[in-house]
Amino acid sequence: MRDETLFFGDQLAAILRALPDPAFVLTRSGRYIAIFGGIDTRYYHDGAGLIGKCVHDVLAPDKADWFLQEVEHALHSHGLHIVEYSLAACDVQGLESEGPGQRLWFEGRIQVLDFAVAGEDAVLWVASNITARKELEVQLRMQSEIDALSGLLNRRKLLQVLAEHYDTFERYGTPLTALVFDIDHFKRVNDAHGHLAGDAVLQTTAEVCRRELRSTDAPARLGGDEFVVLMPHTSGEQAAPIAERLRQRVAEALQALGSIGAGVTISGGLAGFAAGDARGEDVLKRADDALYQAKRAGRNRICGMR
Ligand SMILES: Nc1nc2c(ncn2[C@@H]2O[C@H](COP(=O)(O)OP(=O)(O)OP(=O)(O)O)[C@@H](O)[C@H]2O)c(=O)[nH]1
Repeated sequence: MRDETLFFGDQLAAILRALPDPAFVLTRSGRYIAIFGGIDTRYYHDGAGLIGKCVHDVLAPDKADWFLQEVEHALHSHGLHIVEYSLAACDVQGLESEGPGQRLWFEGRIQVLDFAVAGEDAVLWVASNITARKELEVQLRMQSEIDALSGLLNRRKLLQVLAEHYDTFERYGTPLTALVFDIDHFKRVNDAHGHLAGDAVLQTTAEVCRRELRSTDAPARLGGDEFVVLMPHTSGEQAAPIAERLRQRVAEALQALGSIGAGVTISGGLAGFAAGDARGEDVLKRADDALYQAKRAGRNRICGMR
């Protein structure tokens, strides 16, 4: 191995080539002038084919515009400008095919160069692969928002969504109807068939919610055998037949489970945002009162807002 006999220029070139993350010299007009480093194909594609091209030659128009905008931002700020973005190999024309297959997330660290390159202002754009961190973030967010058993929104996320709808109601008067429902005599299912059978009943109920409702209806499991469906832009009159259909469909799906679901039904209560509500959760209290009425009236029914 050569050491002190290396020319400094060679050493410098070797160091730049060994940079763990690719560093692009990019001009204000979006021309790729040079690329250094990022040679590990587990993390990066070889970007050598981009040199001499413009972002608009190799990227979709909106992505290319975004790159130019961030370069401009860095040039104006004069400091280090940091961005996050995702790219798949198929988004970029001119990359070597060897390299990661999936969509990648990058942190771009953009530093202004204090000399002109090819007659233009330019930046050094270092693109670090942060895909593993992003995937972990997505997984953690899922875990903090989704109920593990049912796959529906959990209480925490439901209350957040409800608060957002309440803000819209307060500002624009946009209606929302909430359905709170639970499974009738669910304790008996657990007692007769065991906890796993009870879990299957909860999962089947969740599946019917996903199938029968609009994705904007945010079905959620509040806990135990209690579920909530938020129906934004929906009056009580419009919500009543939806809730009724859901009641029937859940009973049918549970019936299809055989002995564990035979004769198992749900009861529900409907309520809408009302003038005088101080917070989103007020609607859940009224819907819960209506659910209580449904239980007292003999179960297997929906009460409230008729
Ligand atoms: N299998 C299963 N059971 C659960 C879960 N969470 C709560 N439970 C059970 O759900 C049952 C809820 O029972 P109750 O609240 O008494 O209500 P119910 O038997 O449905 O009676 P009504 O609502 O009055 O018709 C309890 O036995 C809980 O132990 C769960 O995640 N899985």
